[in-house]
Amino acid sequence: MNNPGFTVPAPRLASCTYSAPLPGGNGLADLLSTGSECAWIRFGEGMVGLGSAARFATTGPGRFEAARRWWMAATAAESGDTSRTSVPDDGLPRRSPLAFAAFAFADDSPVDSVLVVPEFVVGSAQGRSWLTWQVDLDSPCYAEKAAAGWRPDRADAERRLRGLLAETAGRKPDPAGAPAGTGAEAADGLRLTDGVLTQDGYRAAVVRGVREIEAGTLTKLVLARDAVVRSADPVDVPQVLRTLSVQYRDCWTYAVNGLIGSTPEMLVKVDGDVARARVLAGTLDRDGAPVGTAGSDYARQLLTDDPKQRHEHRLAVDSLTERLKPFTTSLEAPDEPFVLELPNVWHLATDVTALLVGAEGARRTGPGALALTEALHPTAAVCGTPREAAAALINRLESEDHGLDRGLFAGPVGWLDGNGNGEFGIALRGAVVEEEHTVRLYAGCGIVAASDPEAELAETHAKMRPMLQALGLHA
Ligand SMILES: C=C(O[C@H]1C=CC=C(C(=O)O)[C@@H]1O)C(=O)O
Repeated sequence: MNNPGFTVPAPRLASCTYSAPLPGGNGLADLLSTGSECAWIRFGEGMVGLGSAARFATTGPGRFEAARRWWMAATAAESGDTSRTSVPDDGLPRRSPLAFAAFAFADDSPVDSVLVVPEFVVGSAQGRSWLTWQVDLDSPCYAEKAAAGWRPDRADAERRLRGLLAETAGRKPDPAGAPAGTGAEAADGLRLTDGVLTQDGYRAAVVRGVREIEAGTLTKLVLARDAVVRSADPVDVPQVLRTLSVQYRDCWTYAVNGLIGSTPEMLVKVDGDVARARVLAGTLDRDGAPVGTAGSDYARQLLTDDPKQRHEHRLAVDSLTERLKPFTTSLEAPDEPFVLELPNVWHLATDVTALLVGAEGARRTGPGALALTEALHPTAAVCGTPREAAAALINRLESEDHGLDRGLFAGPVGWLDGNGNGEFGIALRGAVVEEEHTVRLYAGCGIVAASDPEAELAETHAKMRPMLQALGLHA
């Protein structure tokens, strides 16, 4: 769907936010019940979106701009109406209205990039929790009332939430029919196969990538492959997300429109006048590695002290900082990366912090989260250096040779509010729920001149492990 001028009019969003305990009294991840929810969870905090108030889909090179324009139009009513208490005044984060979003990796992908505006956003941060109710004032349910001056309020929100929770409780998958998620029985009903870019195809693509690098066409290239899990029972998406959010607490567990996963990499987070990123590149499998201090020494030796890994990492950091810099008044990126320890792998990591131009005062005049996301995507952590040559070679080696379209994999995924704040991770360590019984996983690796095809293939296995294990496979 191409939607540059959005022929369907944008909604007229209005919202109300209030402090409230999490419905059900448990953690955020326990709100995931039907698999159609949106989620963004880290260290048990974040947001879950329930129901749908509005949705925008688009494709093509103008997808970020089209989404930005739609979002500005959708939130204009709310931002123009400052008299109401739509923005909470009791110290809660200013996050309404709010949309979850996922963007395709490639400009020419036929897969829809989407903004999803949930009807309810349940949020939790720093020990506090809140609820936001979002409605389209022009929708048939509310148009007449809205014309007479009605706006969403807490009493109506609570009534509507009770109704929505009762509806979704009726649609919850039958726990007796759902895969257990662990143990041999669970694995019995699951089958893992190569995707369209097979493991042999991946080795061959890496060989060709290295050849191009040696010929001097480019310095770094990220090549990905896919794999498919088919399950006898419907895939229990909420259970997969709950498992990921518990096991990969330091990662951002995401769910938007069937794209699910837990990414360790933050493309950009905008909070007021501060932008932050976590750049990763350089990976070491923890499977079979020594534990404890011996493991840290091993990671230091094979990551921090390895010129191949450092080179790969430096290119990724530079690709982000060079593009972020024009939007900032100051930018800090340490010269020395740190080792990020995840349950499946170690990564070389660099945290970047920057002060944004034009963000002072009540309303932002500089770039918001979506504009920065467009400027930064794709970094060399998922594309390569130089960016254009790498994108062209990815297209040749993955798409033309094997028919692999990355779709939403390695694209930006996260959320944005009506004030230009937001968080966009890179959709890694994830999968797309293609239908009830089928999930397609993706993983890629940075290829440089010193890359070995067998080692890169093994690295894709390590990167798929979190999702495979969350699905109940012994990986
Ligand atoms: C492309 C992926 O990882 C990127 C992020 C961290 C480390 C990477 C690496 O060491 O190759 C990749 O650049 C993936 O997980 O599919």
